[in-house]
Amino acid sequence: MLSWRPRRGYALAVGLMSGTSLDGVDAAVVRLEGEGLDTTAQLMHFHTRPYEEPLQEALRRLCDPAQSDVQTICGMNAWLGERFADAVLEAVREAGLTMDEIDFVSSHGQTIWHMPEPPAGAPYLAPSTLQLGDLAVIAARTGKPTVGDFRPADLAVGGQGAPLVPYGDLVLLRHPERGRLLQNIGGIGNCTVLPAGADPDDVFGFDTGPGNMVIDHVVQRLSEGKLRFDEGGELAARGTPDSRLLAELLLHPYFLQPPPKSTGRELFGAAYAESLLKHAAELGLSDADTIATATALTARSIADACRYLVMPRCRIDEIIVSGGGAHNRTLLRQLAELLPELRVLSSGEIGLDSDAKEAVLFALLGYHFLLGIPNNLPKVTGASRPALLGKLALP
Ligand SMILES: Nc1ncnc2c1ncn2[C@@H]1O[C@H](COP(=O)(O)OP(=O)(O)OP(=O)(O)O)[C@@H](O)[C@H]1O
Ligand SMILES: CC(=O)N[C@H]1[C@@H]2OC[C@@H](O2)[C@@H](O)[C@@H]1O[C@H](C)C(=O)O
Repeated sequence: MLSWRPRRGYALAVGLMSGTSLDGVDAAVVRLEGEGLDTTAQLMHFHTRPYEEPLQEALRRLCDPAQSDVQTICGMNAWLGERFADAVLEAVREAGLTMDEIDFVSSHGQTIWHMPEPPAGAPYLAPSTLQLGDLAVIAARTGKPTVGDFRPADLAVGGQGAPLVPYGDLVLLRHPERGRLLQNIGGIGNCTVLPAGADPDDVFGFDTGPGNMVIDHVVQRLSEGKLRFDEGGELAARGTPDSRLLAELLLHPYFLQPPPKSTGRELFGAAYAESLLKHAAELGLSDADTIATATALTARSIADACRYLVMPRCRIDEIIVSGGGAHNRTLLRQLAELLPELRVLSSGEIGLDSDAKEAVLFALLGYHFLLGIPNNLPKVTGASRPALLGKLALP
């Protein structure tokens, strides 16, 4: 249907990522060139626009069915579009470019609900997912074609609608000789498995469970709102994970469920973190031990997924960490201890900045959408066929 081609042989795009940790919107100015598996993406500038605390709180309420309402969902959808457009304009200015030089914007949107499997027996519900940040608003404010809303097309052909990043990982980060496990640790943890010399049929991936979501909640509650997260993992480093609580937390059925699978705040949000806090209090754990246990939960769930769901299927030589969790030194130390046979690297060490990675990959998803190249991986999401993920708004 679309006959778009980059006007100069390459395209300049702004990729936007606003993830499940609800900490802000990331904007990557990216130069894209080539097609299919030969596409290259070069990061030119990375900009983060943090969400202020009242906005974070409003978004947390929006993600909670007990506190959310349709008026707020409707209004915030357009309002977030304005905020995302501001992030685009700021990123392009900081990059020393003008908007005339930019070809398109590609936005993930703010997930407020993700329901690949609606509750059994509930009437009128279909597999679905909802990302806010109106594409028409972004297109109008930036004056650029704007691609987004990637997930529904995968759900519509029977997929989970997540994770989508493995597609970009395959294009940009496959290695001819080394088996790679790419582990993003954002609000949720998600992994991509790239066997050595991977082609699309070999790649798989899934959400491993909580990334920083539970740690953040525990830190915020124990600090009575003074801290947003455990900077560098320093608080966790002062404590010792409690093996009884950890064993109990790991009983959650999600962890050993076979892929394809995806999750979010619906399973590992406030209710889950509050039950962790309650059990920690019953066991008389110190704040430091409680935070160390929440951190160990993320490390163990990632390491167990690697050992029991990935390694039996594929040789892995290195694990490459990205997302905000890559800054948590305690988490990385625990992970390295749990997987001593693997090299643990950060995404930056293989050439794609850890913090910018997802925004770059969403620019790539938008680029392939515009080129008409199916940009889902059925083996990852469980979709019945390749599909063209994305919707387009024109200015
Ligand atoms: N310096 C740091 N030390 C420790 N943790 C950090 C640091 N910086 C960021 N983080 C953690 O990373 C989180 C943000 O990660 P990121 O931006 O990758 O998530 P996201 O993109 O919103 O989530 P997702 O990828 O699940 O959609 C913060 O909430 C915090 O917990
Ligand atoms: C529905 C949704 O927004 N899912 C996110 C979330 O954050 C991490 C993990 O859960 C992953 O499934 C996904 O994001 C990344 C970008 C993805 O689709 O690959």
